[in-house]
Amino acid sequence: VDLSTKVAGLSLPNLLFNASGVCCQTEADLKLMIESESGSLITKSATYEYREGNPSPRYLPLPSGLGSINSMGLPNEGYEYYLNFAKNYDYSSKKPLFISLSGLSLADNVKMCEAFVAADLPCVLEVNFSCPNVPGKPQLGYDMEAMENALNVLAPLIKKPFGVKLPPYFDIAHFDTAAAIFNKFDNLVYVTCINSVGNGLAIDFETESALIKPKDGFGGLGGLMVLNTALANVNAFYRRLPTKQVIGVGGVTSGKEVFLHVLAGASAVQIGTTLKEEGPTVFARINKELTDIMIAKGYKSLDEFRGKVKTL
Ligand SMILES: O=C(O)c1[nH]c(=O)[nH]c(=O)c1I
Repeated sequence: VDLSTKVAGLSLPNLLFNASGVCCQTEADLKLMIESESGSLITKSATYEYREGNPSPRYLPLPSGLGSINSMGLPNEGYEYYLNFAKNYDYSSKKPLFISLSGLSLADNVKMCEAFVAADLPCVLEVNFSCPNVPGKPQLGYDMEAMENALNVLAPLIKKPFGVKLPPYFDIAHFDTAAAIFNKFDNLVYVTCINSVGNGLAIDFETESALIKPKDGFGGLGGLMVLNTALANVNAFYRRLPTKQVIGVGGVTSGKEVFLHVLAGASAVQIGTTLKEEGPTVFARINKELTDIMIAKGYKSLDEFRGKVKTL
């Protein structure tokens, strides 16, 4: 069976890659991604300057085994590190490169985009509208007017095809409003749904304490528990953005959830919590599981069932 796919005009040998933030902050992390069986890789969201991020413990798998909580606080090497990585990347390799940018201000996003546009590299830019864990900074993804204003500035500046990373939405009116904004920008060619479900709280029963240190224990939720919210966001935007693509992320622990993401409309699928817990061998495992599922169901390619979720 054929697991290959195309996103933003680039060919991926298979549809799986890392969720931004996991296994992608340093060159050592990114090398592991390059050597893995992933079909692509995306860098940790970059800010203009280097950031240490929030105090630890700031990421933990949940005792329930159903997911994870994180309040990393945008730790990253600073955008020039990732620009340099992108300049040295081997674009003749099978794996396309995605670059995530998450400026602390529109001005910072403009400066970072200008630098990448000037470098004129084959990598695809993804603007993260949904970084949830920088204290005092409301995430853009929930401010529709600010999101449109940012796109009015960034889309013309980037010129080439680019994507945005979105928080989960939970109200049909928000899907409608957000999609209407995205449909105004032709070179916004994909959306990545979902970022973590913001500001959950994990409390330890024995110690009666929050699990993570930052923000009184409040942090973004990931893993199996967010699967159904992720599938809804993938399908909501798949239905509302007919000329664009959706990258699905959220709740992938096996080939089964990847299959569901593609049924919901995903062109590619990212793995976060399960990659963090299992390591990059997860891509070989899940590619095999998806292959077995497609054989069992009689599908030869992803196109045969992408977006074909039935309704009753
Ligand atoms: O806290 C983080 O660094 C972080 N954590 C997330 O769960 N999503 C994000 O987009 C980011 I920028």
